[in-house]
Amino acid sequence: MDENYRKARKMDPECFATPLVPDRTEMVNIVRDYLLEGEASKRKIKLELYKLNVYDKGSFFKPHVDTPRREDMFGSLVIVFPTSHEGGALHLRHRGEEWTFDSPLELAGSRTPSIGYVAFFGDIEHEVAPVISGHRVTLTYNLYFDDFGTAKDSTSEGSSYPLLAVNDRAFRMTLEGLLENPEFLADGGTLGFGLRHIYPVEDSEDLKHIYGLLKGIDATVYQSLRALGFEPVLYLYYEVERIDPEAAIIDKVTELYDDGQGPDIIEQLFSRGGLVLLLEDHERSEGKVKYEGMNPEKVQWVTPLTEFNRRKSSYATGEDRPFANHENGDLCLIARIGKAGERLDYPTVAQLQKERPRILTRYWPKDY
Ligand SMILES: O=C(O)CCC(=O)C(=O)O
Ligand SMILES: [Fe+2]
Repeated sequence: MDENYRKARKMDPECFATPLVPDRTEMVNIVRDYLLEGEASKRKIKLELYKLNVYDKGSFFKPHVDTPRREDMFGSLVIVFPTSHEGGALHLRHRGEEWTFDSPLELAGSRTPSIGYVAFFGDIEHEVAPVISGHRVTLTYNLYFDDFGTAKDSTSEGSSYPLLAVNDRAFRMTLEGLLENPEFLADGGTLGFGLRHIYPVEDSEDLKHIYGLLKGIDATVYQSLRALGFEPVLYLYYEVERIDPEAAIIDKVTELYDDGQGPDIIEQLFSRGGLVLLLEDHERSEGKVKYEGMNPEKVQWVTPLTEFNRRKSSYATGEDRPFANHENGDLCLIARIGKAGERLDYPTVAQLQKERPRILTRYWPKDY
């Protein structure tokens, strides 16, 4: 073994047995739901035990990416046993960003001995810092797609994760930190999150059934905002390109129609309870004035919109244009945040509905 690169003892899976089979625990679901998104998170995954590693004082593993063992291998899982040790933090790097997982530190607060686990994609560089004292014992697994059958949906069965995903805590702490910063959204504002997973938007007229189905990072964002006292709301986001792009959000599934003049999607969504959004372009153009009567809302996208949950709203385009057309609504999560110092003083959905302008005063683009 090249001790400049790696100094640790390792054992191949033929040489030992472990009662720990992550495939049979919630761990496999957590790994799938947090690491993968969209169609990929619906695929079944398989974990193949790769090695047992023992690091004693002075042992380390220099920065590297794991060699894919097969074409369908997409990442690795590392399980760290609760053997007492200092040092040996796992550093993960990607595109100039770094994450550190120091298992004994992370688990310092847990009363029962707990294992730490980290899953990452194949393109993540990682490194084990030298162990200072004690023994660091890990199992590594290769992550594969297993295309014989689709993944069992953990959340649809109503099971909650018995395992703590560190991401939850990390996300909540970051969010709390931001909200305490008076420069962050100083005057309050609206945060938007694109969803990373696929949900059955088609199944009902409103989106209420989806809250309980949120999984992985989507659930983390939703639960963290709720835990901090906010009222995150699911909406379908529609954007249409007219003279300028225009956008609106609505919290239910709705059909659209074309009156023969070209459908005014934004107007239709608004008249059904939707909210008009103020886009970047509007601030520069005259849109700001033109939207005034509609109380337009400006959304700051924290995570970009995704197209995983496109809801097609079809409409007939009239006799002269016999083809049915459609607009796409993309599912997203919206959270309204109060100004610095009064973060929890934000407009709720009930207040927004009450303050809705009674009359639609819109001059654009009709009178453009
Ligand atoms: O032991 C660890 O934490 C990581 C081991 C590793 O990176 C590997 O075996 O490729
Ligand atoms: Fe590795």
